Amino acid sequence: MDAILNLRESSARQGKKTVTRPTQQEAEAAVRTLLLWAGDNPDREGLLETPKRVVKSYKELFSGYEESPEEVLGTTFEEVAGYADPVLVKDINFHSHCEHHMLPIIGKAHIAYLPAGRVVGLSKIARLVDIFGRRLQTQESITAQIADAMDTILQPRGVAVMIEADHMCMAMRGIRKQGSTTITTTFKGTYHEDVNEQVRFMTMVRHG
Ligand SMILES: Nc1nc2c(ncn2[C@@H]2O[C@H](COP(=O)(O)OP(=O)(O)OP(=O)(O)O)[C@@H](O)[C@H]2O)c(=O)[nH]1
Ligand SMILES: [Zn+2]
Repeated sequence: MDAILNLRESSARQGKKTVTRPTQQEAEAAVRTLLLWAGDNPDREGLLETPKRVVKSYKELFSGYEESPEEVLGTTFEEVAGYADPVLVKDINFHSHCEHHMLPIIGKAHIAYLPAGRVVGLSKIARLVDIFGRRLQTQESITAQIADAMDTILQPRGVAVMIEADHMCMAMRGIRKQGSTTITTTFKGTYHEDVNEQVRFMTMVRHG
């Protein structure tokens, strides 16, 4: 139960329940200010509709604040054949934005769990990645949030999450290093306790 509360609190901290949204007009005015800050003229023809487009695209890019992991993972079904080995969904492509620079994080998630009687629809695991991806994130927090949600809501015997991602804030600006990849992992339950399960997870991720 504590874990469920923590999950809700972390959603609230991410702005889900606590922030007051500006009006669309105010958001568009903020984009206009950034266009001026970039050194361009927001009144030239090509930029006239840009504030409106940016605000609309933010609705989509950050739609994860409106969505609930509990709802997505809420529907499970009984595994009648008694399958209790790992279920791994790998190479789930996702986009997110770093909370430091609001620049894209582009990567892949690999998510495994050890069912305890009930299984979840595979697409729901990919949907979970998008819910957390469509928020402002660090790679560490998106990894931990996916693992916490799987663990708390599904209550499996174990969960393993690996994320491999490129950070545009490191490629396009600042240190300007293209091609570096960051890898993060979180293990829960049996995966946390048993190194052999971690090795099996890594082997399945790398070699199918
Ligand atoms: N740990 C972690 N760091 C991240 C992530 N995304 C971006 N960062 C880092 O966040 C740090 C922010 O550092 P600051 O010194 O506050 O900001 P900055 O001056 O823009 O830093 P530089 O990127 O080094 O120019 C940078 O080192 C980024 O590389 C992430 O997902 N996880
Ligand atoms: Zn960044």
